[in-house]
Amino acid sequence: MSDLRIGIVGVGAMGADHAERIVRHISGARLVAVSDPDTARAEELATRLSAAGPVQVVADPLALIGARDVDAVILASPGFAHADQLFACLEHGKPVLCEKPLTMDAASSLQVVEAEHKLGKQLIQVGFMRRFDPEYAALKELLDSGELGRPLLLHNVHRNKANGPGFRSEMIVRDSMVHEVDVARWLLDSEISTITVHAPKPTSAVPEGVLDPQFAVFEMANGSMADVEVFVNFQVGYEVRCEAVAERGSATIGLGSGVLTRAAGHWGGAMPADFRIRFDRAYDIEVQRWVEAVGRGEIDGPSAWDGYAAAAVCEAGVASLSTGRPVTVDLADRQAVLG
Ligand SMILES: NC(=O)C1=CN([C@@H]2O[C@H](COP(=O)(O)OP(=O)(O)OC[C@H]3O[C@@H](n4cnc5c(N)ncnc54)[C@H](O)[C@@H]3O)[C@@H](O)[C@H]2O)C=CC1
Ligand SMILES: O=C1[C@@H](O)[C@H](O)[C@@H](O)[C@H](O)[C@H]1O
Repeated sequence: MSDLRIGIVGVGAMGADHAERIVRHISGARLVAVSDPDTARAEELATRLSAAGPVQVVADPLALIGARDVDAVILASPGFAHADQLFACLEHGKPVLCEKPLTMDAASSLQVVEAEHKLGKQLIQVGFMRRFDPEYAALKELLDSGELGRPLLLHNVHRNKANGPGFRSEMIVRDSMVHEVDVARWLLDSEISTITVHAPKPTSAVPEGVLDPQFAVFEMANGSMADVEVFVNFQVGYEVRCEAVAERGSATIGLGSGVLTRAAGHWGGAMPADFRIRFDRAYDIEVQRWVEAVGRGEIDGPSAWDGYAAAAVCEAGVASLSTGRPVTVDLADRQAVLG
């Protein structure tokens, strides 16, 4: 079978990372085109990666999506650009791996779900890469095996070293906490019915008005619960942990099992600087499995519905952030939307 010809829209941090991944680690796929309003950035990347085969720079993202020699698309543009670009992928029948968030709000995410459903074919996979991380996947397998009994609680920690001053309080919910929203729905196998987002007195590392860290509680429709601390200016490094508590035991991932050193008066391991290091393997597995699924005319991971459900929870989370009170998630009836 011939290689899947991939075009990437948006080649900032994640888009460039995916481009390198396709060229260096993914089999059965070729990078053929990139598009970014920052054309110098796109040109530089295309030139750097063209040793493996020509990479075209297409100025207009919608032209890349419609191009006849692009079989499938990775959207790594900012979230605000996703809706229009997703509709273009659906219009051209192009399979798309869309970085999270699906779109910026629940209403437009639901429109995307409905438009895809009308086509009668799943073309959209959402980039919730933690589902592909070997540690998260092992935790999911353990919980699903029933060995620990029914899962009751999840405790999550999500810390970033630093984010720019423009990373506002609601972005902490929509861009960062959205990962735990997906993890909780996936591991606990239930929708989130209510979310409460609390914020302590913020760290002095953020500008006035930014609420960082945040602490959220999710009440799941099946009666289980999850909590998460999200702290995006932790200063120290990147740290993601998850502990599941079930009726007959608990299981924890994210403790960092790399090399432990003793040197210069310290004992311990290294902390990754960011998600590209911590979840490197997860992104590789995510993209490889997506490429293979596209070859079969399928998706193999979080769907447009998962992206929509996460957007609905985040919308309620942003509303809760201003009062610290629980907010019920306004989620469409899945059966009514998808039949
Ligand atoms: N799965 C994960 O762990 C992560 C996912 N992301 C997601 O990836 C996406 C991109 O984020 P980053 O790479 O961190 O951002 P970035 O700011 O580093 O890069 C975004 C790129 O998109 C370009 N761009 C701006 N408007 C555009 C448009 N209308 N069409 C096409 N390109 C456009 C910018 O010029 C820039 O090169 C976002 O959806 C973000 O939430 C980001 C970081 C980690
Ligand atoms: O998706 C991501 C970023 O957009 C977000 O800003 C970070 O907080 C997350 O850790 C990372 O995985």
